[in-house]
Formats: sequence, C-alpha cells, structure tokens
Amino acid sequence: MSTTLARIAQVIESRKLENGGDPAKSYVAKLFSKGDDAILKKIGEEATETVMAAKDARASGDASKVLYECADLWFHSMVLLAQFGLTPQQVVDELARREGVSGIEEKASRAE
Ligand SMILES: N=c1c2ncn([C@@H]3O[C@H](COP(=O)(O)OP(=O)(O)OP(=O)(O)O)[C@@H](O)[C@H]3O)c2ncn1[C@@H]1O[C@H](COP(=O)(O)O)[C@@H](O)[C@H]1O
Repeated sequence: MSTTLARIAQVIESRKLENGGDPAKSYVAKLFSKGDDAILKKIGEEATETVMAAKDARASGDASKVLYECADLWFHSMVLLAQFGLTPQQVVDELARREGVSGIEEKASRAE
C-alpha cells in the first residue's frame, strides 16, 4: 500500500478521542466526536460532489476537480474505515483478493 495512505491512516487513528484527539484543534477528531451520522453525511456529500465534478468535467474538458473530489472521498472513506476499526490495507487486500476475477464471472457465480 502507498506509504502516504498508511501515514494518513496513522494520523487519523491518532485523532480518535481515546488516543488524545482534540475536536477543537483537529477536523478528524471533530468528525469522530460527532459520530457515525456526521461521517456518513460527509461520505454522501463527497460522493455526490464527485459525481457532479465528473459531469462538469465532461462538459468543460477540465478533469482537475474530479481529482480533488476523489481525494475528499478517499479521505473521508479512510475516516469511516477507522471509525469501524478497519484499515486501508484491508481494502487493498480485498482488491488484491479480487485481482484477476472478472466482474462478469463473479456476478454469474453469485446468480447460481
Ligand atoms: N486529507 C485531509 C483532508 N481532506 C479534506 N479535509 C477536510 O475535509 C473537509 C471537506 O469538507 P468540505 O469540502 O465539504 O468543506 P467544508 O464545507 O469546510 O466542510 P464541513 O464544515 O461541511 O465539514 C474540509 O474541512 C477539508 O479541510 C481534510 N482534512 C484532513 N486531511 C488529512 O487529515 C490529517 C489530519 O487532519 P486534522 O485532524 O484536521 O489535523 C491532515 O494532516 C491531512 O493529512
């Protein structure tokens, strides 16, 4: 996994209130202090903003906003993972497990 993602995941973990995170000084600690609903609201917002940025990019030919919105979405997904005691490495491991398995074949195997 990218060392950048691993480093950010560590910082996110350190922002948990039980690890000394201070909601007055840290955006992530503030999200943790608000709980599941606040984190899920951000995921919904960032996912919607990603969709809108992609639609705009098609119209304007400028895809840079798609990058920024995907970064926001990834970041907030990392906060969500931490909230549930999960890590980005586990997501990477799941993707690795799926590597080489066609989505079409996987869906067909579920239909049986
Ligand atoms: N990567 C990020 C990151 N990306 C986005 N954001 C914040 O996520 C929020 C995104 O929300 P919006 O775009 O909707 O902007 P907003 O209207 O200001 O947000 P809200 O008030 O609605 O929450 C903004 O406040 C951004 O600053 C981030 N905040 C923190 N990080 C990382 O997390 C680390 C720890 O941050 P703190 O806990 O704040 O120290 C930082 O060093 C960074 O590495």
